[in-house]
Amino acid sequence: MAKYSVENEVAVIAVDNPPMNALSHHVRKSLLKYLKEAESDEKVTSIVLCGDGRTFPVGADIKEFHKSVSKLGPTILDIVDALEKSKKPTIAAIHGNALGGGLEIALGCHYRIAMTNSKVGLPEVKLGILPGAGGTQRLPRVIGLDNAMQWIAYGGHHSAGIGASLGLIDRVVPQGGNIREHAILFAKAAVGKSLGQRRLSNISVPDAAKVESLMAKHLKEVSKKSRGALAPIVCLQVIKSSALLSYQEGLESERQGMFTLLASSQSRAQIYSFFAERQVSKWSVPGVTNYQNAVPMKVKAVGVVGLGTMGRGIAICCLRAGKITYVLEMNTKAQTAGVKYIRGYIETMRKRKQINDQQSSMMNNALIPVDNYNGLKNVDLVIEAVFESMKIKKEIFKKLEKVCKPSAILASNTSTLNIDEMASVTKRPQKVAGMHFFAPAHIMMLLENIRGEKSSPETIATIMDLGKQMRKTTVLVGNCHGFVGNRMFAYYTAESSFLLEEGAYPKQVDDVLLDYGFAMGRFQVGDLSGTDIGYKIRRERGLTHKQQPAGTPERKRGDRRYSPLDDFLYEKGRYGLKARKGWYKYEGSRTPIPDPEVRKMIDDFRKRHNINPRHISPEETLQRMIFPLVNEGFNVLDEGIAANPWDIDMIFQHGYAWPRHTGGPMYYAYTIGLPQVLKVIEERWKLAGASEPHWKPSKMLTWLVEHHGNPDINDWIKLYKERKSQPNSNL
Ligand SMILES: CCCCCCC[C@H](O)CC(=O)SCCNC(=O)CCNC(=O)[C@H](O)C(C)(C)COP(=O)([O-])OP(=O)([O-])OC[C@H]1O[C@@H](n2cnc3c(N)ncnc32)[C@H](O)[C@@H]1OP(=O)([O-])[O-]
Repeated sequence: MAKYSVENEVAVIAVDNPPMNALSHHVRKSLLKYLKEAESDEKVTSIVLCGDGRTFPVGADIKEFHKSVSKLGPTILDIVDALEKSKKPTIAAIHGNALGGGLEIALGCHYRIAMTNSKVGLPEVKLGILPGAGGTQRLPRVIGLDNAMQWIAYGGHHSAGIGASLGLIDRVVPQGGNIREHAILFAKAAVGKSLGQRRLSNISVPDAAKVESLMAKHLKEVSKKSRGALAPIVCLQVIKSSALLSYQEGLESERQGMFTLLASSQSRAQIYSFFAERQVSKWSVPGVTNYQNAVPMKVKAVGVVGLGTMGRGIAICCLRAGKITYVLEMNTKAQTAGVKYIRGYIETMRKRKQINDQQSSMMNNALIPVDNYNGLKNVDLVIEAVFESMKIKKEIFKKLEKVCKPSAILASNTSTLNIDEMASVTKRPQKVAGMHFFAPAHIMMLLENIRGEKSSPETIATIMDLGKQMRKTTVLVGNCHGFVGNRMFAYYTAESSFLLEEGAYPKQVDDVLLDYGFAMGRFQVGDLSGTDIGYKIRRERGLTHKQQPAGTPERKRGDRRYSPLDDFLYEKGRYGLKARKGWYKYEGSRTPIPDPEVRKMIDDFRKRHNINPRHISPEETLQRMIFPLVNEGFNVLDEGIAANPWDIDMIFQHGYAWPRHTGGPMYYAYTIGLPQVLKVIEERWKLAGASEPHWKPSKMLTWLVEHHGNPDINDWIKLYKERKSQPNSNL
């Protein structure tokens, strides 16, 4: 809805649709009604459009997309047109965010004023669509093609100050000012002035002559940064029309582009991702607790044990969240290096204006290096971030148990190990949990929080709340080897090596993954993170080639297929990018170059094992990499380790850089169709047999396909649980 009032001859129309003033159908109807009323009221001389509550409208109502209501008139474009055509000056008064359709209606206004801390932008591309209410045609006319291409194809949010410097915002209202009062004064002053050039559809694009070179520049950039995504490319093509065609023709091109994108599976996947991102914070442990009833503990001081790569990143996350952060590292050299890194990073953030001087000095003061466990006696929560060894972690937990106050939560940043086993050496298993950060911890958006068997509701609520304070996509999962992410990902990695054994080379596999939309292939990622990391984890589990007793078949561990190629690579000193050689070689840059030495290693291996290499198609490569991971995803859901398919998808998008336009592995399976996915898995299972149990079709996937075909992803859990809870169910 909207509210209407007339103050001092100025009509004020305030959108009132909490929480974000989205432009839902009922809002659009009432906006147009009040605009007409203001237009026809002779006592009104000008019109102010604003948002009630938290913000100016943040765009179309995303829940309406792909539903018939989105097509019901009036459209947002009808409102934009009415504002622009108005004979009385129209002023957008922006506080909070003016995004998407919200900014488009502001662009329809003759003037825009904004609070200094407000943000503006056209982020539709992140939903796999484009600004569909004239934004692709009006924005370049104000801020120029180059800037408009940048804003629209990447979908960033920009400060009011930047908007003002580009001519988009006519006045910035300082902090503490009342935007509504300022807008009314501004509106009064605008009465009687010519509106011709204030109607953006009347003016031309300033840098139109550079259209071809700008197009080439931005196309090159988006195809690198948003590989495989359709929306950025369509956005650029449609913006190009603003420079070459009339406004009306440009609008037609926008309409066509929007239809193409709305019909694509990518926009559905990205809209799913938008809601999934918000859904994961509404966590629940069925029958125990949930986000609504559990109360988090107040955490003022955090301890971080270990100042390696992970510990440093975690400490930065804690400092950014405003916590007093004690960092424990007993090795003096490692402590000096770690603290130097953290302080250096704080300084970089300050120089990049991500934090101001005051925040920088607060963070520096809040960082407290300690060199013995007693230094952690006052913290409310500890995150242990040492090497992945159960023996070492247990020793640390025993020490923490002794020194930390009884109310403190003890968390581990383990990426694979059993949280309950760590909890068992303490007297407070209800206060133990996992907080699995992804490297680099201060950059990656994901936090995979693990609830132990005995973790209390307060402990769970506290680690979830801390993730939120760190502004991470925080997903709650159950305890098992590798939890959700690494448990599933293990099969993706294993299959990639099996593909090498059978006939592929690293670049061939990586190229398929790049085409799918990953920014880097599996072998490039292996080189970037270091081949020594996986090796040390396999060594800890007694799996590496060198640890096997004489006579152990090279390609088996117990009764399971195993590829020792990764071990051979490590043993040759090919530790990845840092050694300038890994799966690829690197000659003075980070560009991976296929290396004949690696090829020879693979060829020799095949010869030794009498493997006749065969051509492996891109389709088979993709299925072999992704489907076992999806199959395991269904096992994870069946066991309740993940509560919902979107929890898994968010873990992969934010922890493993899974391309957003596919929605994540589970949503991708749904897009392809579960029956098709199951068919491939069943065929592979027949070929591979018991030594590759990751191809054994999941019970849940099989049941869903047999009984429902390809049910809506939102219904998977409900359908399956209903059946599973029946007394005669054999699931
Ligand atoms: C036929 C087609 C016609 C085409 C016309 C095209 C028009 C136009 O070009 C298209 C658009 O505008 S596309 C839109 C372009 N605009 C965008 O993409 C902006 C999308 N929004 C955002 O990016 C963030 O919400 C903000 C940064 C605004 C605030 O962040 P924050 O403070 O962390 O808050 P938060 O936690 O994020 O949200 C709180 C609650 O509000 C909910 N909700 C929010 N926006 C919604 C919406 N537009 N809608 C519905 N709901 C929306 C959100 O789900 C959540 O609900 P929950 O039930 O409580 O979970």
